[in-house]
Amino acid sequence: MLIFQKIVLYFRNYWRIALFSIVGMSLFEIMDLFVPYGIGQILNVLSGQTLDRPLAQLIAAIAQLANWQNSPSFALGIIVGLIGIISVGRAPIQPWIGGWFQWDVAFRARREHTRKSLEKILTLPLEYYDENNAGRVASRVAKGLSNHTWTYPELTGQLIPKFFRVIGIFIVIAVIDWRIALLLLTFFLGVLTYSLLGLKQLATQEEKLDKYMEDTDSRTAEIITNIKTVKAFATEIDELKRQQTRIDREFKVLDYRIHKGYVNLGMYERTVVQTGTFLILALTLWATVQGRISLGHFITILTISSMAFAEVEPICNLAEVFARRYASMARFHEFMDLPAGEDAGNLVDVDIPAYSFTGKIDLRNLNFSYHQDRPILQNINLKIEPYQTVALVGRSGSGKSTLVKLLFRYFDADRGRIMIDGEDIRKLNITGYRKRLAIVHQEVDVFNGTIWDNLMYGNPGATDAQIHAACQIAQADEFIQQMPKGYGTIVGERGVRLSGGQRQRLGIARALVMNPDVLVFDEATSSLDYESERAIQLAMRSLSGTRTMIIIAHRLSTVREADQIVVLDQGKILETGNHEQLIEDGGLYAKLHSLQETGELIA
Ligand SMILES: Nc1ncnc2c1ncn2[C@@H]1O[C@H](COP(=O)(O)OP(=O)(O)OP(=O)(O)O)[C@@H](O)[C@H]1O
Repeated sequence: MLIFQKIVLYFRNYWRIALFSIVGMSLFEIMDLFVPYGIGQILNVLSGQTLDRPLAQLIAAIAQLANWQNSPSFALGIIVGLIGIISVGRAPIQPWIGGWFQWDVAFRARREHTRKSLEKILTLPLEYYDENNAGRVASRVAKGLSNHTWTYPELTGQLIPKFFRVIGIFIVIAVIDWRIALLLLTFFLGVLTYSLLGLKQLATQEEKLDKYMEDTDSRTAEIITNIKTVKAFATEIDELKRQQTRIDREFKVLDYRIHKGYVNLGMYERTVVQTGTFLILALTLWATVQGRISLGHFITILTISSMAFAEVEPICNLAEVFARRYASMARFHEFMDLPAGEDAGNLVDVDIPAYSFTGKIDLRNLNFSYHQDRPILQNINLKIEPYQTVALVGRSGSGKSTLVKLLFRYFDADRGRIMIDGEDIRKLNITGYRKRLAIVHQEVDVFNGTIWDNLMYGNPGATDAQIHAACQIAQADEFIQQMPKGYGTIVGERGVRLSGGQRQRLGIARALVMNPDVLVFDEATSSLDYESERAIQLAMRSLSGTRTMIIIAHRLSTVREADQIVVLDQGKILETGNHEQLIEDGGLYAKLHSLQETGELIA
């Protein structure tokens, strides 16, 4: 019920237009009933029977007003005229009150919630993306949005007006003969209740199917992302087999449970509706033969009762479609209700402080774990002076990247704190703070677009000179000039048209364009050959002393010139000092150094 409420509230910003169009459409549906009623009354006039009193009084009043003789022909003219006004007169108005507003509301809500879902995507914590891949998230959001969009016009333009039409039908029949109305009501409510209960059960199956489909989509997206690995390991057959199992599982639920369930439901619905129609015919005929109702009423009741039964199927169909969509709409709301991460940045460009740091960083008694039972960083105490270059080294999995993640506030420490220029980073505005930091990862994320767009990504206001200078330092200028369209070359999604080394150089240049106060290299030159790496190091010497730099590297050559080398082991700082000191100390660094012939710190 809570989810249903959320589905209704999804459209709350447009409630005025919604109310107007729902009332309008419902009135049209009720007015429609005048046509069979009028035909019944025409039959009464033609067969010499009396008109219903309210109609007879109306016709008499019109005759008096128009100073016309109230003859049967005059009555016929008025009734036909009224039928004409109702059926023809409303034709040009109905599409605007119905079709236009229903879709208008649906599209407006779509625009609003597409933005909101994007905001959610941008603010969810990184842990969420560790557990849910892009395919799963995208599928959930896209399905949720489109199902809400499709459901709205069906619900407000059809289901609700039809409901009012059915109420109108009962009232008309009840005024003529309450026994027939009671019979109709019994059958109608019986079939509707049965159908809705059946649909509720089917909705559970739909929910199951939705989850299964999300799993399949998610794996398919993974296959696409990792297609090179799939091909390289020749695992096409395994992937197909695995997906086939999932597809078969979906088929079973879809065909044997859901589809069969709907057919079964349809069978009972149809049988009950036909029985009801037949019984009403018999009862109405009996009442007419007994003289309890007129010939006109006989026709009116038969026509409008079959109109009521005719609505059972569309109402159930709409409810069925709603049930089918309900699960994915519910999952969309579950997604939208997820709390934003502690690390969520600003979404509006106001009140973001423009910080400027010297780059003095103080890690105080830092402790962190991804999962409670497994500490990753323990009692980390480290002081980084302004403009210092600090290298983090240690075995794989020792916590180097995690330390940087804490610095960027992707996660917050469990205990201890990180100070920058004497301020706790948790107290700073996260967007303003991150704008003064830049990081180059081992795997550089590249957006589809030109190289120039990618270089400007973090600093859209950068000048051409800044960009060219950054590319010179990162040794990216040369390869970019050689590309078919130079800086205007499109790099393809995730930068597939660039080599690993080129992506890294682009990443370094992009970070430099930001002119950050703290620059972090997380294995940023690992894809480069020794010569290119050395060239970048030399070029980057010009940066040394201009800002704080944190370098994570496995290659000794990259770290030996650092002012301070921090050796991490199993989440703890084992030793700190410069290259010479650490060699002299003869600790882990010295041991690793002795294995350096290959240039690798970690053997
Ligand atoms: N998102 C995560 N969820 C759970 N555990 C994680 C996550 N990221 C890293 N870990 C774990 O934390 C530990 C430290 O990882 P981290 O990436 O910080 O190491 P690292 O020293 O940078 O390693 P490498 O040199 O291989 O990059 C590892 O044991 C890793 O399995």
